[in-house]
Amino acid sequence: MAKPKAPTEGTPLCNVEHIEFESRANDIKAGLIDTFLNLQRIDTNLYIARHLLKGRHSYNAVYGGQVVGQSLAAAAATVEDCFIPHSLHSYFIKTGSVDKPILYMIDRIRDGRSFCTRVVKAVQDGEAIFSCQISFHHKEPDAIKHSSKMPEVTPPEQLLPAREAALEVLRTKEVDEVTAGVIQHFLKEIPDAFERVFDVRPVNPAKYLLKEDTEPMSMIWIRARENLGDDHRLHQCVAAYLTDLSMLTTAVRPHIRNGFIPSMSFSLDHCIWMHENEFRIDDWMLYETISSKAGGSRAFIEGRLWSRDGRLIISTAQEALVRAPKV
Ligand SMILES: CCCCCCCCCCCCCCCC(=O)SCCNC(=O)CCNC(=O)[C@H](O)C(C)(C)COP(=O)(O)OP(=O)(O)OC[C@H]1O[C@@H](n2cnc3c(N)ncnc32)[C@H](O)[C@@H]1OP(=O)(O)O
Repeated sequence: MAKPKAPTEGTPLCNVEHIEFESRANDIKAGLIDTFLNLQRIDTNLYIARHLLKGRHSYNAVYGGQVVGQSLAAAAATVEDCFIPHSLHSYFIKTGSVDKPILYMIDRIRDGRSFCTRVVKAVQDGEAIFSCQISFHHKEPDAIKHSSKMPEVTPPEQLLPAREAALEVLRTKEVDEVTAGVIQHFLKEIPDAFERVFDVRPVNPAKYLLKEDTEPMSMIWIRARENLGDDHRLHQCVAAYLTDLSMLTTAVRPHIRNGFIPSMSFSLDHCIWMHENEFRIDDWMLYETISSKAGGSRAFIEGRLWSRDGRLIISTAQEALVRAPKV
């Protein structure tokens, strides 16, 4: 594993200079390094992040995956290089604002010989917005070994980026009014910065874009648009960041087709198991998500992130809050 870069030493706390991936503008790799690896060290076990990406264009709420990725980066900065992250369990406690920096407070719960455990609390205005426990493992040889098989799907080169696929559906296919309205709303909601940095290609655009009746499941190819270099930590943080992307929508999408518009929807908790640590998020990865249960205003979603060469890299699980308008 590449040696972690030392976090930069203190600059003023309250000066939010950069929003979204605008730091070192137009340089995707530098923007992602600033977002995830260049957290500023304020004190021992205390880091601050200023690069905050909106989840949805019309809200100032911080995207959940960003807090997950930055917590991972902050925790990783407190363990020896030989320890690699293997699991993360988290709760989204309060909506974060993109207009303020986030403080990451690390509790070094235990340093074992094989495993290290960290608790991370993310704070804005003195209040916890997110809390997680992350475990790191010293690499060990295989004892038992098996793996599920990656689904056989259309390769990304034969698919359109999500926005183009959506415009194509709107332009050339027969789309009912509700579906067209939802697609247009969705297109407006994707933050510009996100599209500059990542290429997302739905495997089945007609289902992804609600054109066809659909199960609560989704498959997207995804990658960073530029070479991100060889520091595995950056690839891990960016992958963790992306795992929150399509879980909530996987659960909600089939119901939207039937006329349901949520009045409130948020990720509530998020779990990641990183089975392998050597992969590239600037090469295509397949993110497969499925929701096996929804009820009581909560939906449960599981995900699998595959490398292009068919390795199961990450498994995820999440509960999301999905509320209907009050009557
Ligand atoms: C085509 C191309 C594709 C390409 C593709 C690109 C995708 C481009 C990125 C997308 C990305 C998306 C995916 C983001 C997914 C996350 O990122 S979500 C963000 C992370 N999660 C969060 O921030 C959640 C944080 N947690 C919380 O905010 C709190 O824990 C909770 C969940 C609100 C619960 O707190 P609580 O204090 O118990 O709150 P509660 O009493 O339930 O009331 C909260 C409010 O709900 C209101 N409420 C209650 N019932 C209802 C109801 N039925 N309806 C409405 N409001 C209600 C209450 O009145 C109350 O309002 P206020 O009084 O505060 O004004």
